[in-house]
Amino acid sequence: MEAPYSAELDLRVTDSSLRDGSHAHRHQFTAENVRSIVTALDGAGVPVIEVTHGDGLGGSSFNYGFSHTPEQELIKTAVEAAERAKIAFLMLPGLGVKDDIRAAQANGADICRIATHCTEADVSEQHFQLAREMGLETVGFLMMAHATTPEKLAKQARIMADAGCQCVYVVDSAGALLMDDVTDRVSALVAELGDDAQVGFHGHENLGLGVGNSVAAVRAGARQIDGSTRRFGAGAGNTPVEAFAAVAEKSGWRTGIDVLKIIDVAEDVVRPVMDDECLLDRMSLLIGYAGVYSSFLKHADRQAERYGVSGAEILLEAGRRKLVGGQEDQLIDIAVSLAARS
Ligand SMILES: C[C@H](O)CC(=O)C(=O)O
Ligand SMILES: [Mn+2]
Repeated sequence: MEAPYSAELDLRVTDSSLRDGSHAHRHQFTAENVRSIVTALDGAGVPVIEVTHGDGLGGSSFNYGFSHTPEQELIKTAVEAAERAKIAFLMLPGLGVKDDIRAAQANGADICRIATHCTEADVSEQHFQLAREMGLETVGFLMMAHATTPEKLAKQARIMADAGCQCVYVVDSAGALLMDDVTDRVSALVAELGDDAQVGFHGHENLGLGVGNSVAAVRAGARQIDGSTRRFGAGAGNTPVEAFAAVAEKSGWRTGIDVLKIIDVAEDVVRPVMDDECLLDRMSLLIGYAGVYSSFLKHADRQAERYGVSGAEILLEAGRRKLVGGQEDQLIDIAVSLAARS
């Protein structure tokens, strides 16, 4: 498949600070936050910037947390602020609906990213078809990729590609994959998809492997890599764009990102917007260790406080129950059970 971006780049990096970082910011991004971060990332040469509620279009809800500013307004602001970068949005079928995709395109977004659990790719088919008909570039997210085998993941990627997805991502939502696990999964997708679609990788830092895993993904054939500047994402955050850009440059891979500029953007523009650093502390590490969805971190913190129980115990039990995105309410159930036992 022809690269959907300039042939001068070896890799295309998407910055997810304004989408995955939404989880860490309790979905409270303002238009001003978006304007300042997009302007800075764009100026540093980041080619794609993702902007949406942390759980995608339609994510603003009681279950996931309400947005400060409607996501379509944030997308519009991002499009106005970007001179060169493309603006991407995320949607999870069921949370977002087709009209949300139409609205995002009307607001100027170019790239439609559709996410499903790693075994549920078939729910994305109609959305990929629509997005392609509308002339949007398409990306597919197979979330919680540690929870299935490379072979099964590749079959799910095939479903997305056949529906019109131009790049299928191995999404390490829990930050639970080790480097060989990434190599195996990316290689399986590359072998399955051939020239039909590219392969991407989205990492989280919960085991401290975001950059290493992204390097493993590139070596295995991934051509699109996600990160978040200053790791601004769920759990311990995402692969830091500034570190990955530096490693890519030293490896001779052209990303189009100016390393010195993005290092300044991380410190001077993104950090001031963050509530706190995204830390590899006890809770985040347990997320990676137990294989829990990274965005459960803030929900688990909240229920631990509300019911006076251990957040670490909530996460460990969430891992035992193999909870998936959308089951945030189960964290309340776990907290209630822990409280009853104490
Ligand atoms: C909706 C999720 O937050 C998508 C994501 O970034 C992940 O699974 O990781
Ligand atoms: Mn993520």
